[in-house]
Amino acid sequence: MAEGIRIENLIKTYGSGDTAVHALRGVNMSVAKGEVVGLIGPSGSGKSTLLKCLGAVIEPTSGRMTIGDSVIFEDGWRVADLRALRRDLIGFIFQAPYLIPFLDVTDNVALLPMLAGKPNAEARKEARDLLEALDVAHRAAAMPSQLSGGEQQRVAIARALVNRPPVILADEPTAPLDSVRALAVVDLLNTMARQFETAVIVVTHDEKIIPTFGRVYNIREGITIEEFGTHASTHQVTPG
Ligand SMILES: Nc1ncnc2c1ncn2[C@@H]1O[C@H](COP(=O)(O)OP(=O)(O)OP(=O)(O)O)[C@@H](O)[C@H]1O
Repeated sequence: MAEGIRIENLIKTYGSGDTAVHALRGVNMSVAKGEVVGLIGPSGSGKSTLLKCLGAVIEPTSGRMTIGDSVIFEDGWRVADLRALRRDLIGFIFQAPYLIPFLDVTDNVALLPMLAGKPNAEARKEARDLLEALDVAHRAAAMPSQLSGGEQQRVAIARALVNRPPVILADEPTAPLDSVRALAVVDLLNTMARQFETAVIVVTHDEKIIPTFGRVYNIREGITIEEFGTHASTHQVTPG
């Protein structure tokens, strides 16, 4: 499979001198287009820091990141407009759906392309097509407060996909959901990843879904260890 995102020797140090925190100490990771991988690790291991670097929310100290064939970071950002990078190349899914309460479901999904300058009718058509693909089109005219938790998360996934980003970062997307709904969200992420050739990284503590990943990156004290298959759910690494 073609490459979606690659991270090489990524380092992030907060502060400097005696008080420096070495949050990422040389992370290597690659996710193919159409692949969904898990990112797990104990509290304080560096998951959020890695996600923020990948999402161009904070600047890594050094290393290299590529999305497809484009180098986006190599010892400094290689793109001038980080807002456009986040808007066009990366979709975000969070633990809570964070839908806008005063917009209906269609407009929640259509908002991003509208803000990017797409004509409203076209953006709404794209939103409705995605809602269809995510099996929530029958709620297209509803307000977010009228949806179940699982439906809200589907709308949040539609919103993350609407600009067809090559990369999706999902931060604990199943935490508030029961087993059945959590597994349904992972199934959906897998289907969408394949359909739209998106590389998906799911940060999770959720034991219900960890065994479903073909590959997991386990981060320990700022270093990732790659694990495969069901191994991922049982493998124990002694903290260094
Ligand atoms: N802005 C910051 N300034 C200084 N140190 C930070 C900052 N943000 C995080 N850290 C430190 O970097 C290390 C990694 O933190 P990070 O938040 O990435 O871990 P995490 O794996 O996401 O943890 P959790 O699962 O508890 O959210 C920790 O030692 C943390 O205290």
